[in-house]
Amino acid sequence: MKAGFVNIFGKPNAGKSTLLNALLGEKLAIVSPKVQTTRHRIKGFVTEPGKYQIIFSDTPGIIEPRYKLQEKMMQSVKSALEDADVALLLVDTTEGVEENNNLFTSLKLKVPAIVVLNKVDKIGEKRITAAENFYSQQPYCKKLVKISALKNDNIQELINAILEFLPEGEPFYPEDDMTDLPTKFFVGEMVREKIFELFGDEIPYHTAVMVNEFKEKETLVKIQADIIVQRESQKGILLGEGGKMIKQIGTLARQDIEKFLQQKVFLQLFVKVRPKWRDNEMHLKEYGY
Ligand SMILES: Nc1nc2c(ncn2[C@@H]2O[C@H](COP(=O)(O)OP(=O)(O)OP(=O)(O)O)[C@@H](O)[C@H]2O)c(=O)[nH]1
Repeated sequence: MKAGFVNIFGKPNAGKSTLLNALLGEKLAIVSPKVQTTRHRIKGFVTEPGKYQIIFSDTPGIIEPRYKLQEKMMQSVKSALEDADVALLLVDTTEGVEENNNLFTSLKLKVPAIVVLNKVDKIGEKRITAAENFYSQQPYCKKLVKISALKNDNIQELINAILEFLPEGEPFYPEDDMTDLPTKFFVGEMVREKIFELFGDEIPYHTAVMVNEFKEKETLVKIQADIIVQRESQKGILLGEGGKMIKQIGTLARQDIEKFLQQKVFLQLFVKVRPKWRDNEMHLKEYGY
């Protein structure tokens, strides 16, 4: 039996969340075409009873710490570096190699790294081969795998490659578990995902979602969540004319949550203004960052 920890690194938009979803076969990490959607480390387990348990962590995109929230993200990137058996260095292969190479080199990895060329469905064989030749020559690259996280291509090959580096050991988590995060967390993320989908660039970055109530009743699950914004004007935008927008967020999020929980859901959303929550340590803690 093999068991161990694998962390997924990559620039924002490299496809970390998509890969995690492909590995787990379920919608655990939220996926959005906008950058920096992943704020938390999401752990997902892939278990083959009697053979292996791989514990994957998604890390926030690697970015400059421009304000406290981003600083926290970089801290979690670094702490993730230190506690894994294997690192996956995820590459958006449609991009040039230089920036990724600088980034991967600067990580000064002590754990073995597998370079994962992602999005190979988007480019031709020539460019894939060029990237392959380049990365496989780098000192941090112990192995290279080409995948399409979106199309689920070569995911088993990636798991096999990971197993080459994974230590022998007993499972850390029960074999049926898929994640160590509470259901409440995913519910909050699904609401946040809808805000990403419905609004332009500005609003989502000023938003946090806090699930206050999660009650399983006989016929349905009752959920109450607050959407936290920084300014009254943002509240106005989220509510929309006559509450039109918040209603839409609620409807779309509820549909996803019902699919996820396989149960009927009553979802109640409130928008609350908390000035400067992003820079305020106490609030960051309160909201789980
Ligand atoms: N064509 C193609 N698109 C992909 C692939 N993997 C991810 N994408 C797309 O790339 C975008 C970013 O994917 P995410 O999984 O959200 O990226 P991420 O690295 O988690 O991003 P952050 O959360 O911002 O760090 C999404 O629009 C995905 O659909 C792939 O293999 N092929």
